[in-house]
Amino acid sequence: MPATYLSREKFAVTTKIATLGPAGTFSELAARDFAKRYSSSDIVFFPTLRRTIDALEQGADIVVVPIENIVEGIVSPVVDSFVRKPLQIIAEVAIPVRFSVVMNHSQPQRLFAQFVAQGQCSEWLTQHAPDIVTTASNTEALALLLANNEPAAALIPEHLLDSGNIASQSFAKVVHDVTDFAHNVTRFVALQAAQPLALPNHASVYKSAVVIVDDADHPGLLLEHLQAFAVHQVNLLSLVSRPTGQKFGQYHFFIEFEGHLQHSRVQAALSAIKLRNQVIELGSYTYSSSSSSCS
Ligand SMILES: O=C(O)C(=O)C[C@]1(C(=O)O)C=C[C@@H](O)C=C1
Repeated sequence: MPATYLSREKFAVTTKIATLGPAGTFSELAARDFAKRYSSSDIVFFPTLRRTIDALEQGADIVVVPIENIVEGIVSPVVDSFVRKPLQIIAEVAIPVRFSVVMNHSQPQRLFAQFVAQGQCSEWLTQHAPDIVTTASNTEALALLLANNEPAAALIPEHLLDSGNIASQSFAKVVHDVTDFAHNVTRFVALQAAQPLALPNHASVYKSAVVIVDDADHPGLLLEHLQAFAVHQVNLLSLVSRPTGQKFGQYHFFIEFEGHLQHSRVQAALSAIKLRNQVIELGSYTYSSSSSSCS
């Protein structure tokens, strides 16, 4: 009997990528950038960061979420999820972030703005904004304005106006580029459910991330852990403390550093830390120092 060959398409697996919506968010830009790695991918939108991350338990293969803004710092719902559930960071991408304000009336009574975006446009908002209504995403801010009959405004991604997605002339007034800093940029990570780590490729430069869990508080805890990285020549890239929510004075430490979790120097540093506290290993992924800044 002659062999039958199935067409390539039959084997094409579609990667389901979840991100913060509705469509048009900076998260969507990051997800599209990440999707280029796959021959076939679907982007699905979720209304909040927490529900986006929970999508990994509802059929999503990967989620793409913001982790740090260059001005506002860490995006806490994302970092806190690393303690809540077993996750693995597999990639990061930095996206330039610029905002405009659109109004349906020259004297708006309220302005819709996403919670992280507010801090990135604080100068303009302090001087000009009426009452601020906080939204879960930037495109939700626009959707609320479009559905509103009263005089209102929304802080929205500049690229929505640039791309012709919505016409500037459909608004009574547009104030372009209200971002505090010209070099504003947000770092996004791609996450999957935790699984065994791929071996490092010797030609690549890696960074890794861990959370040190505050499960055995003692004098000198942070000093000892920092010393372990120093002694084993592991270069730290960021360190953020997040409250455990149990009592004042208890913090988990989210730490990023250069190197792969399989590198011997990294393993030696983490072994020393694990003698005292639990360490959640979040993964190792390729990195170029330029990807962390807006060059
Ligand atoms: O609402 C969006 O457009 C998002 O993608 C979310 C988000 C964030 O939460 O950090 C992403 C980039 C900017 O820093 C502002 C908002």
